[in-house]
Amino acid sequence: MNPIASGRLERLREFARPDRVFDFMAPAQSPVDVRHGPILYLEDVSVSFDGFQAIHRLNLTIDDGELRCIIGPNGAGKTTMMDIITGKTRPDSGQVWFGSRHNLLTLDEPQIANLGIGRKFQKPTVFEALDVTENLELAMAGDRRIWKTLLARLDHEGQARIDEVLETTGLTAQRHRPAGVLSHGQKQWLEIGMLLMQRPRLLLVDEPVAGMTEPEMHRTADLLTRLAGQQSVVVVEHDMGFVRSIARRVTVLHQGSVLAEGSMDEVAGDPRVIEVYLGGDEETA
Ligand SMILES: Nc1ncnc2c1ncn2[C@@H]1O[C@H](COP(=O)(O)OP(=O)(O)OP(=O)(O)O)[C@@H](O)[C@H]1O
Repeated sequence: MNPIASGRLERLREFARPDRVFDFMAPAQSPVDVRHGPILYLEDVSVSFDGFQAIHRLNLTIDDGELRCIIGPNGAGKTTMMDIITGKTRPDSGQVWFGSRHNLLTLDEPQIANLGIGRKFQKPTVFEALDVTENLELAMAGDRRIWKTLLARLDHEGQARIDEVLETTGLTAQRHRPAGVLSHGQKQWLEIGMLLMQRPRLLLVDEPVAGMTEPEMHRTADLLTRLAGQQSVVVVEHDMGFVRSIARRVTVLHQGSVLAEGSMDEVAGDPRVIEVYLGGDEETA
């Protein structure tokens, strides 16, 4: 083996130790049944932490292929809601369904990820020492025993998927660069690309444009709007300019419940939303 290939193999082995667990690694299946309703359905969900009710009788419905923005003041329950959907937090009461077949409250985090719910946290968690393509290889769907996945020769389909995701995320020119030298925006797109490798049905994206430059924000808006349709996308974001640029339907959370829902113009003009969140200047909310 030539020295470059051997070095690459070593680095992959290092990241592919069987004892390491990656929450993004679960392969997606798509048995979710949306023929008779939404892809995500939360009904009357409540959860308290030490007597403090973080989520209070929350109802939320996301349609298949929809792009939904969730906004709301600090402490409104946005993160807790994502935690409930992904199985990190168990609600005290209520129902959470993925399509009409999967009761998410009966499943643990890996099982929920397996069904095709991908979550992108605010801070990028790419593997900086690996190049862009290697990061995507790591996230490749199909085999949960990642070290085996990594060491196996990429089949034609896998290679085509990597090319497709590089194209989608605008990272084709960066494919051989170490992730550590990418800009903040490029790292965020790479992490979204890593989720896409699993062909998720639902993407939960937490504050995607925090810390981004204006041009990076535009590209992120373009990326997320393109992803919707092929998968459902739920975006939690505080930057109202960004939300306005991508939003079709916006849900406003307040004190763990839905305060308002509708188009950006509808919620931005709602006096209750203005009072608790947007204030006089929505751009600085
Ligand atoms: N594990 C926990 N234990 C105790 N309280 C918690 C826990 N998780 C969340 N909370 C509380 O629940 C409330 C909702 O928090 P959450 O993080 O979901 O809000 P958020 O809308 O995501 O806020 P932000 O916009 O600041 O991220 C907050 O008051 C928070 O302090």
